Amino acid sequence: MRFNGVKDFNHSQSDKIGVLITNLGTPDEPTTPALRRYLKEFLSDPRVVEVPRPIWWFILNGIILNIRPAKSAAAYREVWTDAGSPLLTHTQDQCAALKKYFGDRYGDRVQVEFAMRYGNPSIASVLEKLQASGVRKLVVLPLYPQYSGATSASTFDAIAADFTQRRWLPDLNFISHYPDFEPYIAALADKVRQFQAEHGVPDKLIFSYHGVPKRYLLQGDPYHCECHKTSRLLAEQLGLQPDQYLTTFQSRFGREEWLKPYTDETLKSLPAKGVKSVQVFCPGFSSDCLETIEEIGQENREYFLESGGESYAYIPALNADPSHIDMMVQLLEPHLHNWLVDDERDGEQTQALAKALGASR
Ligand SMILES: C=CC1=C(C)c2cc3[nH]c(cc4nc(cc5[nH]c(cc1n2)c(C)c5CCC(=O)O)C(CCC(=O)O)=C4C)c(C)c3C=C
Ligand SMILES: [Fe+2]
Ligand SMILES: [Fe+2]
Repeated sequence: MRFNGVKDFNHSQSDKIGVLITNLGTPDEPTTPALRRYLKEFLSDPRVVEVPRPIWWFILNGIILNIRPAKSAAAYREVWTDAGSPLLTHTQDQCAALKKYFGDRYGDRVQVEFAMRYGNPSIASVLEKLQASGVRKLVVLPLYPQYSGATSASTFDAIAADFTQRRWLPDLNFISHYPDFEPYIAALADKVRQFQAEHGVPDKLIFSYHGVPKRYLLQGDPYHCECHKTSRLLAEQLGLQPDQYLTTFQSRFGREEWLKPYTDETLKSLPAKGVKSVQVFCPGFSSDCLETIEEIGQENREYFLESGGESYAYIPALNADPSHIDMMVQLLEPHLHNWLVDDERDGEQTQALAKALGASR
């Protein structure tokens, strides 16, 4: 068979609507072999590393996959909990909360699942599960608020690649970004306010986003602008003056120039400029993960304090906070609403047709 179909398809099964949230993905366990597997899949994605394939193949397989997995596994062990990788457990919690909300409201007409772009559960396996449960209309929400080819488009690639193998495609809505969505900004602002109500206001608030190579910006990737847009709107909601906050970029990988200013260099330089207390918040990360807990929570704390800083705090991500779930619901529900209305109209038409046919017999 050339295309994958639905075996033993039940023709009287009612159509369902699928909600799929996705995130980057994480290794299965914090070990060197699991990291090698995960990094190989992740770093082989041409959306992530835009280097000519033959050159990159040698760098990746000859150098990176021999050195990085052990180092990364040690870092992951620092953040791993009894329940697993924080990125996975937060995403599971987000999915459970959305299942509860949509289940209470729409019953089994709406099926909610999560998938990971790299690692497990894979996008292909979850799309298979959704189709088998009768999903014919699908809304996908990658939990990357700011669009980048490296993340949002890469997620779309994985869905499209699966669809090239599939006989029966669903209607598809893909939410490619939401950097200025009002409920998102409001949820971020509430998180900062709540944190500061408990811990006080610092000299400087740092909004740190995952970086990408500067080359991607120069080639038209809107990520950099969208990060600045989120920061500006968040600062407005918080009533901050321009000198009270900074936007920086973290998690550099490789030797080329990435988006600047770099979070680590900024934190090292601030104490000499009289900034003795900072709070760091990462609006682009929907869930706490290695890059926030270890890199921002631990590594960058040391840089700041060793450089003469006195007080450093990391403000956690939105994770499965009710305000974050509510924000996702507000992003998703308009899509579902249109389809639910369509379904009802279809149902009424079918009933009317059946009635008319019955009357004419
Ligand atoms: C060229 C490399 C990378 C690009 C480009 C990149 C973009 C990018 N990544 C995220 C979100 C996350 N990245 C995470 C980990 C991570 N990122 C890279 C490299 C690039 N990311 C690596 C090699 C790793 C693995 C960790 C390591 O070995 O240091 C994570 C955390 C995953 C976890 O399991 O906790 C997230 C989240 C975004 C949003 C982004 C571009 C916009
Ligand atoms: Fe990354
Ligand atoms: Fe990192």
